[in-house]
Amino acid sequence: MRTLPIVDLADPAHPDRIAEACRESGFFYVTGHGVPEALLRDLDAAAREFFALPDTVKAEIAMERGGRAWRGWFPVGGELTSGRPDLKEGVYFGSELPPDDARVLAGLPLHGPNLFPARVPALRTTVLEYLERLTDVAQAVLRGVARSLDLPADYFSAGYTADPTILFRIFHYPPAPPQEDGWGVGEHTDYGLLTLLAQDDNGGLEVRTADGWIAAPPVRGTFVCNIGDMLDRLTGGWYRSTPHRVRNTSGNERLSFPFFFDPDFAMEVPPLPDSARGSDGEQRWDGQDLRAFDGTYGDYLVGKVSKVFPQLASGTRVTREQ
Ligand SMILES: O=C(O)CCC(=O)C(=O)O
Ligand SMILES: [Fe+2]
Repeated sequence: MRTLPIVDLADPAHPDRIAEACRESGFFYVTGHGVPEALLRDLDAAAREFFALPDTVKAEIAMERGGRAWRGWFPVGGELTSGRPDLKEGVYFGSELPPDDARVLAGLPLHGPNLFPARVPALRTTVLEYLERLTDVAQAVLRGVARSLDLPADYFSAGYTADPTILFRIFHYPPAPPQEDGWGVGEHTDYGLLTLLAQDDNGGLEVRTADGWIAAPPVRGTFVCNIGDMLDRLTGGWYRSTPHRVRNTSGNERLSFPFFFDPDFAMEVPPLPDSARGSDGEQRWDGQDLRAFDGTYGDYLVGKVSKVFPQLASGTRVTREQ
């Protein structure tokens, strides 16, 4: 396999295509999703305007100001993958919650109002609209995933993601000269159910398949969709959460927009019926047994995110906006 398959959500046979792709590499392109190109253009333009600001201005929405909600901007080198700083800066967003939401008042990690830059008002409007549109796409993909496992179409949307955990990030990979070991994002897998990635024209994403590393360049009108660890675990390794990494060798400023769609934060993630779990018992790439986990999805996610931002995890300060 040299290129990732394209799954068209408008094709009635798309659940079969999803099954093949999830068994093979856990990565595919999604088309037929209905998200207007103009929204992506506006989002890209607003993000470029933000990243072009001086660091001192971007720091007005620094992550430290969002406390354990883990929202806002981090500078180049501020995020770690497997303990190493990545060559990128970015902004973290999530479901927009009002400051008086019970979960925000309780200081629940990863919950809060987003931090939006006053200097780029278009970022707020485009991000909030994007979160809504991508939520619909993710639910549609999950309906396809459910059908691909011979489950009722709404199996995940009703039982796992009726109140989903949504994390959204915008990353800026500066045109750093290629250097040994200098990864934009080091090799990793994603944590949750699925990720939908928009990327600009520069490329740089690589996926580790059975045939070795392959490029996942941008394909116009599509998102890259990949399976996260939680869906790998739920299917007993039948559907794969596959390692991937990024290196920006384009010489340009690369932007990417990963949207992570996960189960309800408060939920103890229920197992899938045996019929939807593979029995081939293949060893996962990192040797971890994902089935061994118990607790809520939130416990699991906070455990993962706090490795990426150890500095925030060690602080117990919770900042609330009045
Ligand atoms: O920037 C990209 O293309 C991919 C980012 C990624 O893999 C992630 O954020 O998990
Ligand atoms: Fe990823």
